[in-house]
Amino acid sequence: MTTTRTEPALELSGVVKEFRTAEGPLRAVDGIDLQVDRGEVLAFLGPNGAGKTTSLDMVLGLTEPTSGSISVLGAGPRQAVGAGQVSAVLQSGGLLRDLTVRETVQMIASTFSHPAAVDDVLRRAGLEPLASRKVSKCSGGEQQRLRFALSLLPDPDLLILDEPTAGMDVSARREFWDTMREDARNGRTVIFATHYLEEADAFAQRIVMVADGRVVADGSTSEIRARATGRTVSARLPEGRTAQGVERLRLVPGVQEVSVEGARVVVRSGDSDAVARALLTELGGTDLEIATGSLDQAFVAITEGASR
Ligand SMILES: Nc1ncnc2c1ncn2[C@@H]1O[C@H](COP(=O)(O)OP(=O)(O)OP(=O)(O)O)[C@@H](O)[C@H]1O
Repeated sequence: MTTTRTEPALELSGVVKEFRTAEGPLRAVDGIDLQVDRGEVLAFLGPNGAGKTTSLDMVLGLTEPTSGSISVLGAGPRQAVGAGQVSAVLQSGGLLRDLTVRETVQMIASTFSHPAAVDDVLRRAGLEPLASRKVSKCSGGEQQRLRFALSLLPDPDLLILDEPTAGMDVSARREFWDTMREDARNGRTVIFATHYLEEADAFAQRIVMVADGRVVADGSTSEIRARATGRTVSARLPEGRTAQGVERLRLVPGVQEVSVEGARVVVRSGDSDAVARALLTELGGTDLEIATGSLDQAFVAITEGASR
């Protein structure tokens, strides 16, 4: 990995991609601006057809934007791929069924001028026990790990992963992300598209949510959660003071909803501090709890909001 240069790992400016279809032009990507710094781990999250794969294909130089520009490590996508600075694990991709896992890695390694060591790559992808197995005998998840191993061969600065853990079971998925975490600590930039919210939550520092070809949210995992749902503040109120408390809480700035659940009053608000203050200092509340919404709720709220 070369990490001496100071350009961002990736920069997209006003990127648009239109496909010609029988029904007329289809805008798969509708003006994406995005800057990703070196060493960032970013999840690209969005519903089916949001434009994730099309965007990543353009970053890899597999297809050209209709308009706008893309810079990868300060160069054009094809140049960066050609120089081995960026590589990818795609959703699917041809593997030769009659070769073994090790032969596959060796064969692709021979196409690079300075490949990483074959044994090292096999170890990092968790493929050592399967090295002599034929590709045709590997499960879908194992083949996906092999694609991941191949993507590590050029020792890229930027790694693009389009649903990298599709088909892997829970433990393979965990091993995969452990390897990726180690790589990111060593300065590799990782951009991955996923449908698994928990993966974005557990692994990415930053989430870019796309819907209908546009970026609809961009921030840290906790910012995205808070943005969509606000926080929920709840507390126990003294007996007989619930109705009065509910009336008062409805007047606190930022409050979206107040409800009563058993002995607790539950408040959804964009300003949890103000609610907590009112509960503790004015209303005699005890046993206070503050929670953020789940990433699932955020995802639904943001993408539905965007398509409205
Ligand atoms: N080659 C193509 N020709 C015409 N339309 C296309 C082409 N490739 C993609 N599309 C359309 O562009 C839109 C975006 O597709 P894309 O594959 O980028 O979405 P995605 O976010 O990756 O979805 P998924 O999560 O299902 O993989 C979709 O409506 C898709 O049907």
